[in-house]
Amino acid sequence: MQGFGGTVSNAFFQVSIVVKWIIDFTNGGVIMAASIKQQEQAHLDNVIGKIKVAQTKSQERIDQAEQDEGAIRDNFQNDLRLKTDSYEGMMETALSVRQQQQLLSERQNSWQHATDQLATLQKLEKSPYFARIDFHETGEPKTETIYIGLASFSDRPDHFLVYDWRAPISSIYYDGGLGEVTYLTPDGDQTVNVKLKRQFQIEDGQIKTVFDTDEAVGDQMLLDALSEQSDTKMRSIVTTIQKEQNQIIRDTKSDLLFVQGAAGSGKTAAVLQRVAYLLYRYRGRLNAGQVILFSPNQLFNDYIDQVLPELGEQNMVQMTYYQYAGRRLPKIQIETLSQRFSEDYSQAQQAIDRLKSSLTFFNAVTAYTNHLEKEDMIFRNINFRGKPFFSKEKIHDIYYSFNDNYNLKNRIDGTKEQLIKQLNRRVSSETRTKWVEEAVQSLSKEEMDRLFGDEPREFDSEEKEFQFLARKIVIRAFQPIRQAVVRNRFLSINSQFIHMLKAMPLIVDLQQAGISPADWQASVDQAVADMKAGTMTLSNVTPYLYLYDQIAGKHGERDMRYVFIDEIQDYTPFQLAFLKFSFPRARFTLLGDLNQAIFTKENSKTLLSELSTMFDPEKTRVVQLTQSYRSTQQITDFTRHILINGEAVTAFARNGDLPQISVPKTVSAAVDRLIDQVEVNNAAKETTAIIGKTLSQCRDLYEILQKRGVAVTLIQSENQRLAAGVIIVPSYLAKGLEFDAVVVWDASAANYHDEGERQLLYTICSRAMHQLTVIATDELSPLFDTVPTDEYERVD
Ligand SMILES: Nc1ncnc2c1ncn2[C@@H]1O[C@H](COP(=O)(O)OP(=O)(O)OP(=O)(O)O)[C@@H](O)[C@H]1O
Repeated sequence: MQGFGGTVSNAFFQVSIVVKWIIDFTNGGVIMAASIKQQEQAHLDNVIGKIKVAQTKSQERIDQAEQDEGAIRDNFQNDLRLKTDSYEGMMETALSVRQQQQLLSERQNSWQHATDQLATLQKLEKSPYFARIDFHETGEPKTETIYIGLASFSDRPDHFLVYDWRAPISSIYYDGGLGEVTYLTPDGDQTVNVKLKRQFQIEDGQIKTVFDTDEAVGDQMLLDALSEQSDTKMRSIVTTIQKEQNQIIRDTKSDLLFVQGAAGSGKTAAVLQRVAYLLYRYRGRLNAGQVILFSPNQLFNDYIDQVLPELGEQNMVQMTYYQYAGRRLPKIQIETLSQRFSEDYSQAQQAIDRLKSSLTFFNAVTAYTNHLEKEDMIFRNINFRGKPFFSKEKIHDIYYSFNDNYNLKNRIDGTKEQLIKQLNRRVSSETRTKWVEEAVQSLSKEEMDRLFGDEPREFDSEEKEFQFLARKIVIRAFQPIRQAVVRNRFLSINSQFIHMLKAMPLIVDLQQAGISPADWQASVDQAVADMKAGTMTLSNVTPYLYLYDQIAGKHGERDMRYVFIDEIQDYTPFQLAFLKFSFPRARFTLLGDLNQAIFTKENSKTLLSELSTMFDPEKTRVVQLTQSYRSTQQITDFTRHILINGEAVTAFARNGDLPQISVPKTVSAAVDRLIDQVEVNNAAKETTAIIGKTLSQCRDLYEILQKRGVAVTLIQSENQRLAAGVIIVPSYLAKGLEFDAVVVWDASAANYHDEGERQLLYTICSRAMHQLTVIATDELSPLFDTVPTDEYERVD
């Protein structure tokens, strides 16, 4: 900490001193500190001045492009004469249209470019940067100074006044303190000696605070960032990215990057910055449409959709797994999250569900599809005028007529080709049938005109004319057949799926999976009944899609380059294997907290080991985030004790009130307590989420509060928007979200008693940033017994 006196070794202590010196104008160190602030303000003013000049230039370019576009359009209208009487004339017209289009598209590109640039400059003008680094590169004569901000800004070629936070050099800001720091450049590792790290808080062009630090990102800055109130939208964390998060953001080597992080450890935040980083790093080669994020629910999508635009990037494709599967099965009603959550499965159903979720089952489906290369493929007739046109037997014969080495894709392609050929061959013979003859005879004039189209109507004989029209009619009538072939309508995916389920006892060891033949048979019968009713359970959906893709020869979306999956603990190994199959050329970033597995529960532990078998270990990287940034120390301590043998969680030193537990005797007393707490939170301007276990419990509470005149919004479905003010939300929709204050509603023994609900309770409580209140009636859930009594306050 040169220039600030002293060799105090504790980094946090040093930061505090520096902050104090800069702010405290009566202190002896003032003159230097204050002059630093003045110098920095002068530099800032200079940069902002240049940003304004650049803005004017961008605006001029925009105006120019708009003017040019107008002029091109005018010219085009005045000059264009359509010459269609000769071939040359037509060519000339086409060329001139094309030329104009090219000119227009050039202007549009230049307009777009200037508009994007202006938007960036407008952002930069208010707060051009947040950090300064002075460093010395070995072999270079001088120490260099760089400033880091949301985007790069240069006033002339290669003269950068601000470096983008994603530029290789910016990494040294996040990765280390003072002294030797190594960062990755496109040419390999580069080491520099960092002399100074200075952080700024700038608002509207004015430096509010400036402090030097010898840490990666000073605690003070982070503390300030974290003390802000929650919002219905997540914000970017570029100014305070932590070292471990930076590792995640900048990883470009791993095929599988697995991030295990405690609740609130910034997994989601880091991953959104990672998307922004990748879009910057691979600019021109990667676009936002080649990145997909699977998120836990639609509410969460809504919550995070501002982060990338704030960073000047477009949002990636965002979807829940449910939407992804549902989109492909529009005619089937898939079991919803809410249904799945409220379902109480029997032991036998649980065992079956477990098997269907496993990699073993994925491999079994693969084995079954391999078997289909030899036999057992089920086909449907393609009918025409009520009779089989291509019978299923015929299709079967074609399908199995190919060489042994044909795989399913070759077979289906070959079969389609053959069927289309045969269809074409049948046109002539069909023209001689009675229905065609009748159809030709009963053609109206308009219909005939339509059939002739632009073609000449001179025929040598009536017979020829008849032939012509008959062919046209037959081709038109065969169109649905052609479509049925192209669209694989001759496959019978439903029957095939049931056939597969029936065949499973021959492929997997049911006994080992703890499933009796009778229970398995019952589950197959249920699947048949569901299908007849047009519904499907979540556990059947993915095997169904995988089977379909295999037999239809689909091998996934090859264009997708990066797949992000948040809340990975709620996915089954089967689903993950399917996603890997569906995005064969993508790199995967998986984020999860094995402590928060609320759907898959105990399965989550095996998830990691199953995952490791799916990816090359050489290209797999596991990063652990243990520090929780969301909650105060008190809340983090409380929540982590709900877990038994939970993954490591450490609190970030930020103080707040102890969580409160209230256990009134009656429901009405509990409601009184709830209303009191909501009023306290409202008065403190803290947004409150009341989290109930199930939707129906939330509905009941909502009605009670309505009657009592309390203003609340009930979030019932994932398609709703998060509202400001007090909300009531069922637990499974609160995933991934955070609120200033959380009230856990009805945490009584009657409601939460099963060991399997521990993770759910942890997830609910860990949504709180500053205030946590637990309300139960009659008797508190025994799941809180593991929390030491000095970590909460009893308010009865
Ligand atoms: N480096 C950071 N600087 C500032 N804020 C941060 C940082 N890292 C995380 N946060 C904040 O901490 C909170 C929790 O982060 P986030 O939601 O990403 O955690 P998570 O690991 O996805 O949590 P969960 O698994 O519980 O959903 C957010 O408000 C986020 O902005």
